[in-house]
Amino acid sequence: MTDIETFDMIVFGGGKAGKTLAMEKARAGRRVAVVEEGMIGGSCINVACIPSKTLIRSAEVAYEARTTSAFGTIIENVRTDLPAVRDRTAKVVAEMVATNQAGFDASGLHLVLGFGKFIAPKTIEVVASGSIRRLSAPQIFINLGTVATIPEIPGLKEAQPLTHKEALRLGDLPTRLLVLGGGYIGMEMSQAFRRLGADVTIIERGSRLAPREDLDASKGITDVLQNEGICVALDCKDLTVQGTSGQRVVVKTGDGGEFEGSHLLVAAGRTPRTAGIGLDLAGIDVDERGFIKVDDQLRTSAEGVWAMGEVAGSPMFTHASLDDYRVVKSSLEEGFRSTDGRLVPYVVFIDPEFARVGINEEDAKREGLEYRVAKLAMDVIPRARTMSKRQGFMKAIVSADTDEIFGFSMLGVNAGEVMSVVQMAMLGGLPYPVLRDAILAHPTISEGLGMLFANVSASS
Ligand SMILES: Cc1cc2nc3c(=O)[nH]c(=O)nc-3n(C[C@H](O)[C@H](O)[C@H](O)COP(=O)(O)OP(=O)(O)OC[C@H]3O[C@@H](n4cnc5c(N)ncnc54)[C@H](O)[C@@H]3O)c2cc1C
Ligand SMILES: NC(=O)c1ccc[n+]([C@@H]2O[C@H](COP(=O)([O-])OP(=O)(O)OC[C@H]3O[C@@H](n4cnc5c(N)ncnc54)[C@H](O)[C@@H]3O)[C@@H](O)[C@H]2O)c1
Repeated sequence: MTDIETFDMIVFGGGKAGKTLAMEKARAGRRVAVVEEGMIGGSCINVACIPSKTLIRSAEVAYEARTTSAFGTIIENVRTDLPAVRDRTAKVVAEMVATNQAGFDASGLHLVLGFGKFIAPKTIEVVASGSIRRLSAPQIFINLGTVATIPEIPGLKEAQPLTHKEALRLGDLPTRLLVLGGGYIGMEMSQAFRRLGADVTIIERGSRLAPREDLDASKGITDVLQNEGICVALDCKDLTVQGTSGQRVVVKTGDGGEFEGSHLLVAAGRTPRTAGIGLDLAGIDVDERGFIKVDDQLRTSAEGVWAMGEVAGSPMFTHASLDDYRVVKSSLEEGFRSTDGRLVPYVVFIDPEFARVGINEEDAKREGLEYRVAKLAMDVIPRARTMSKRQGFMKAIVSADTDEIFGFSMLGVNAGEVMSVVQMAMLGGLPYPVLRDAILAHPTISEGLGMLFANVSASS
């Protein structure tokens, strides 16, 4: 019988929230174990945000190199060296993994590498290359993340499709890439691979891309992708798949559509990593989709057990997982921070970027709010003209009678950075005229905010 090692706390899964909490508590002198299957630093730096944004930057350089003549520079014979793209991505990832490892070591936490599962309340068994360790602690923090969902489509599993993990490590460029799902991953990866030289088709079951956004944003994003030659196929239902990704693969729709590609990438949402890990033995409830049920301070149904990040149903962003760490820390210290009503911004890293904070116009209508809307085409912003980045718009939703900013969306160059300016104003409770009347440096993209908020109609 393996002895049970005891700790003050166990972080089960080393995602953003978990590793941050673990390092902090270990530095404070507590005996902390982190159970991690193998990704030092979690999925963001290993297989998600960081490698995808590195790939996207390589693709952007390739695109710019091919479009320099518009700027008066002639470059001939531009070609992509995909192994070099892959190696750059791997190097950025390796550096971040090393930084995380150094942080773990310096904090004094105990990293237990291997696949973990509950075998009893507050007790986790970790299996790695034949060895078994059993760990127990009065406090457990679950941060196990999600994996790519492979939908139940006839022939899909057999086709051995790529997920983001494999796609980010390809050494050969797919000649014809089919992308199943036109969400965040689908949109970002489609544009990146298109710019690196692949023919790309997005196969989306919904009636539009970015369905949570206003129709103008959704349409603008679709135009951006289509203008670069990406085929966007919407309303694709009752799919069947034939062939093998990496050789030849065919996706058929129920209404007779047919798409042929060399590779198939699945980006159709996420599945929480909660199956087969003994949550029932530990008294931890999950919902019908397998996400761990939590309250607004991320406590699970088991006393002394919290869940954080994607596995707890939090918004699927690294910054949301980081905020979950703050919520749990507050919960431990009997504070009041909660997940209720928090402002979670996001950026879709297509070019130009799409960013949003707060509500959009369709949300305002759905919630029955009285609101005013202001919109500004990127084309009128002087900096956008100097950069030849004229695509897109800014859009603000403002209360009809209090000047409160309800939300901001932007499709345009530097949208993520500009959105953060509005977010700060919203967090500070600033009425919109403060942004309208601020002295904003010329010529910056943020200068457009003054013009945007000048377009808000007088209150009724
Ligand atoms: C392609 C892609 C691009 C993305 N881009 C962005 C972006 O630009 N910006 C953004 O904010 N978000 C982005 N995201 C989302 C972001 O990666 C996640 O929201 C973020 O990493 C937070 O994850 P987490 O903290 O829930 O857990 P994770 O970081 O997923 O960590 C969970 C950890 O648990 C470990 N684990 C799981 N099961 C076990 C087990 N049984 N035993 C031991 N260990 C286990 C895993 O190995 C993993 O390290 C992207 C996601 C993808 C897939
Ligand atoms: N820039 C970022 O912050 C960023 C980037 C990538 C991923 N992420 C996070 O990762 C999460 C997962 O990304 P994702 O793109 O996998 O999911 P998603 O939920 O964003 O999009 C999935 C898409 O696949 C479609 N779909 C689902 N099943 C399908 C089927 N059978 N056939 C055709 N289409 C189908 C859905 O309609 C949807 O449009 C996102 O929700 C996001 O929070 C964030």
